[in-house]
Amino acid sequence: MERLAFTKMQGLGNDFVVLDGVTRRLALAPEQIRHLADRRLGVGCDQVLVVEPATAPDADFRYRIFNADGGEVEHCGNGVRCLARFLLERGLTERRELTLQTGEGRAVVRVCSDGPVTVDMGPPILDPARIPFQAPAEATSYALRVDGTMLEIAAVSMGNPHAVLAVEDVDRAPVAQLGPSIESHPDFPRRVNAGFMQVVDRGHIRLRVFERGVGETLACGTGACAAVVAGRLRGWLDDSVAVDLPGGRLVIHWSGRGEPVWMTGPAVTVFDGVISI
Ligand SMILES: N[C@H](CCC[C@H](N)C(=O)O)C(=O)O
Repeated sequence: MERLAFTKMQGLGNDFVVLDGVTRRLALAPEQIRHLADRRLGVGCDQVLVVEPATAPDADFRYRIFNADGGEVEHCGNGVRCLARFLLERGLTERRELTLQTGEGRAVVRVCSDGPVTVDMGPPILDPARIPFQAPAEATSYALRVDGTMLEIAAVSMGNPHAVLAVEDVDRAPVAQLGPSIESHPDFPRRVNAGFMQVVDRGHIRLRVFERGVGETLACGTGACAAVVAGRLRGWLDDSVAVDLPGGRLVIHWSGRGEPVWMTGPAVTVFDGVISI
């Protein structure tokens, strides 16, 4: 057993155990990630985030994301905001604007002095082969058979895969019933996050997300980006959209194909701790 220092953080209730892999290299096994994420036996979180020295010349730091099920994934929007604040508060940087490298992607994060954090999340990926999603060609919506029912979804990657379903009322959306079946649908070979989006007007949506590897969370940053991209491509939304999730509001801006998606929202440090693992 070793003693591991961590910081508990959250972005609109999407919560994280954040680890400093810069001062000392960390190599955690999936069962150790699951233990950290366990809300009774460990610390409890939706994702474990590890920040490390960058390996790419254009990045300041690299970060790795692990879902509560122990699986490593490509991106985390709420998490990248929390990481930028973590780096500043731990004295690992003095810069308020940072380029964070994640998988193949980059996020440029700006920590505002009065609280909110803005992120250039990069452009969405719409090519099915890169999402990845099994479809003959790119489209603004796809028919997907789930539990014997044909659903109309959008498929968008922000580095991580998202299926977005439009619903009349998110409060009555079948998140628990359909979320697991969409998450593990065979047409998404790496599984998928399932977003349930209610369009309120052209500048406002409500959203719930059944996250890959976690289940329903209070907020999903990449899910909010993917939902706005999906809605804008369908002609339902303008460039700037307020996204109300169960945990609170994100503001997303996307001016169209090839352009980056911008996300603004909070990042909160809850407590520091040490756990034997
Ligand atoms: N569950 C996601 C990772 C975390 C995304 C979410 N917490 C966010 O804020 O973007 C996935 O498997 O792709």
